[in-house]
Amino acid sequence: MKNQTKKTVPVSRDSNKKNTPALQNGKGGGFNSVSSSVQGLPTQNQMKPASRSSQANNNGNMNAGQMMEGGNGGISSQMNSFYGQGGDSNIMQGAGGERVRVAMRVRPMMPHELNRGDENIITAPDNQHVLLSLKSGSKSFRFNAVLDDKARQADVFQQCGVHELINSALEGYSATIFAYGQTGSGKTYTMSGVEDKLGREGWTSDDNDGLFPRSVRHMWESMTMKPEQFYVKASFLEIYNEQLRDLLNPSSGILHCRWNVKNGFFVEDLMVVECTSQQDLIAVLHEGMKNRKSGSHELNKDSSRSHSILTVYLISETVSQEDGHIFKKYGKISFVDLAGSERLKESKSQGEMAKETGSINKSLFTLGKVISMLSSEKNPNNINQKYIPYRDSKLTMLLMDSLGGSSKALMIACVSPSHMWAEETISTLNYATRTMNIKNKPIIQMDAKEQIIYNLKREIYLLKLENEYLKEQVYRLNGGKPIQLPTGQQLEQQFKIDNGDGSQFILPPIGQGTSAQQYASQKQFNGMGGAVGAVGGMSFQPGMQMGMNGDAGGQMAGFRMLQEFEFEIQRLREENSQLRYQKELNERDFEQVMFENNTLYGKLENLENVFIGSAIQRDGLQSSHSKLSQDYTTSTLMLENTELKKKIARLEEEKLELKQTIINIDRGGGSGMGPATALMNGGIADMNEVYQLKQSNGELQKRVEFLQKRERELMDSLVKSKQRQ
Ligand SMILES: Nc1ncnc2c1ncn2[C@@H]1O[C@H](COP(=O)(O)OP(=O)(O)OP(=O)(O)O)[C@@H](O)[C@H]1O
Repeated sequence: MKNQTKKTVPVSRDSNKKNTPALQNGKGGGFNSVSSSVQGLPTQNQMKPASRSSQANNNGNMNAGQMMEGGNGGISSQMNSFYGQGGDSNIMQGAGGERVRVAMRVRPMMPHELNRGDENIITAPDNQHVLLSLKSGSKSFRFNAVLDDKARQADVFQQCGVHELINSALEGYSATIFAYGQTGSGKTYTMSGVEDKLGREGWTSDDNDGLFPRSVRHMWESMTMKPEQFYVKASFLEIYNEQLRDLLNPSSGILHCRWNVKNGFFVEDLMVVECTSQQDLIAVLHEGMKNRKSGSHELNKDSSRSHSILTVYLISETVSQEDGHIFKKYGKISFVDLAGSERLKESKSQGEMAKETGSINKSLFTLGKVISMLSSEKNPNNINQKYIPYRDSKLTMLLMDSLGGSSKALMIACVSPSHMWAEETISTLNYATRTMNIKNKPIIQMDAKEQIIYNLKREIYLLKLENEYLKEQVYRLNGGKPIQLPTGQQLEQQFKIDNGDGSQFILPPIGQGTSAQQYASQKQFNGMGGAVGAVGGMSFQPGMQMGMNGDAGGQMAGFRMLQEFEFEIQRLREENSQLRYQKELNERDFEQVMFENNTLYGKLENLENVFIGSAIQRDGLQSSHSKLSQDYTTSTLMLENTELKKKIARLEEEKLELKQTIINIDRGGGSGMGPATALMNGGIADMNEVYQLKQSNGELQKRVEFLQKRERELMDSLVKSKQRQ
């Protein structure tokens, strides 16, 4: 296994049929008699990495007329119909979308909880309601399914409708099941089974089997009843400390999350193995579980320290009776076991484990943000108007399709019944309640070409939202002034796009607007003449015109439409990256001036303390970074900065005058007289005062020197950080 070359992921849409053994109509050993392949990974000829898909040979069944209409409508008109009714591609859409289903499961009290005398605070009056008895009163929640502490694994499979999701995946839909909940609440038990038995020698199937083994069994049984030919593949990854690792090939190190038109977000170089029997899939589960990061802390001795995603790809082929044409569908089902969110104090995690907890909580926090934005009441249609921060964590990037995307989804919220975890339980149930508001638009993944169109449109849509959001941010940070993006050679270099033919396209600043047409003309696009556009790792090549059934005009139009999409995505990407850059610059300017002002305030305080005897009032201005106000812009800070500098200059002058006076006094007032004479002559009446002034002047001098040194250091570090950029 480890020696295999790993090349592919996501699974090849255009699966290499010749190399892929067809499913043996359910043969391959009984599920209960686990073969030797379950103890270790299957042998090489049982599991091979899928081959990289070939995009050039797609012959689709897309309707040329529909495509032409879409193309004529221009990008924005296509955008409008994207989430509305009557989309312009022939991707099959569920009418009006489908909500994410949410089930809640309460695990039984654990022996240590019973020994401690914990109270059970959860009751389930029926199979859709749950009641929490809290100190503050009782609280009721409603979900699609509620499973109390007596529910068996088989009940969970049945009542959560997992078999329906599998049937959908077999029909070509994508489906995701994810378990959410605090540490030790039963997520791994629900998804896979007893954690400390998984991945161990001598594992046997029993009543403790979680959703995955049960799903495999159902999947296999269903496939044997269907007329289609199925190809089954699987991958298993974990997100540990925000890094992606291949659980089937751990030696591959850290993997990267990429986006392309064909697959949306995917994990590059993840191993996808072919599975020709139920045992192969079970072996995938065990091998992955063996390699998964786990740790022991006070709340769970076998705590999963990472988020894991086990995906089964179900590729079906039907041969047309009429013309022998092969229709393919690309269903898949993912089983996501999220890491638990524990309180550091309670779990007594330390060192490396505390760091893990930090990143577990961070990605769950982003997941929470995504869920709450998608489910917000102000946004009843969920994803039509908002920028959703999917890109803020690997987890949300990979779950993008399941939350507000084209996948069917089921969340299982796991909770402990103990009163000790009341706070966590409420938080989990609130999370779950919000998730129920999320609507997806499940689609059957029929053909790579349709998927490409869908992905292109969705990416354009999401980039536009991000673009608006970033513009708003830059505008705010810029004190409401028009956005001026950075210019200059360095930036120009940064925003040059390689046309792939030796020439380069330079993106003009925002506002001057680069239309796809402009881009195309700069790019000197030659129609069918071998032009290759590259976006997100995908190439559009002459052999790949979008299902235009050999009609040259139609092919050209389809090709141009894809080019338009591609240009628009490229343009938005570049514009967003400029905006992100500008946002960072503004934020840094802001911080720098704020820092300088704080230093100046310190200086001023010292000077005024010496001369006036009390520190200055800051006229209500903010004094620390932590108090940054939303409308406190760089320009107001600059003004403040100038004022401060003036004040300091004035005080420095006074300080010099004073110094001169003291020198004069020392020299006898410049009249040749000694200090005593000068005093006697009424220059300064009190020797003590002179002494004190001299002393404070010395201190002042030291402070100013110190501040000047700090300023120099600051300048140096700023110069260095600018050079590093
Ligand atoms: N419904 C249940 N019936 C019996 N035992 C259960 C049940 N749910 C959980 N357990 C047991 O409780 C313990 C913790 O469960 P599990 O490891 O699944 O929690 P988890 O939510 O995955 O935790 P973490 O996030 O820390 O990995 C395990 O010993 C598991 O076998």
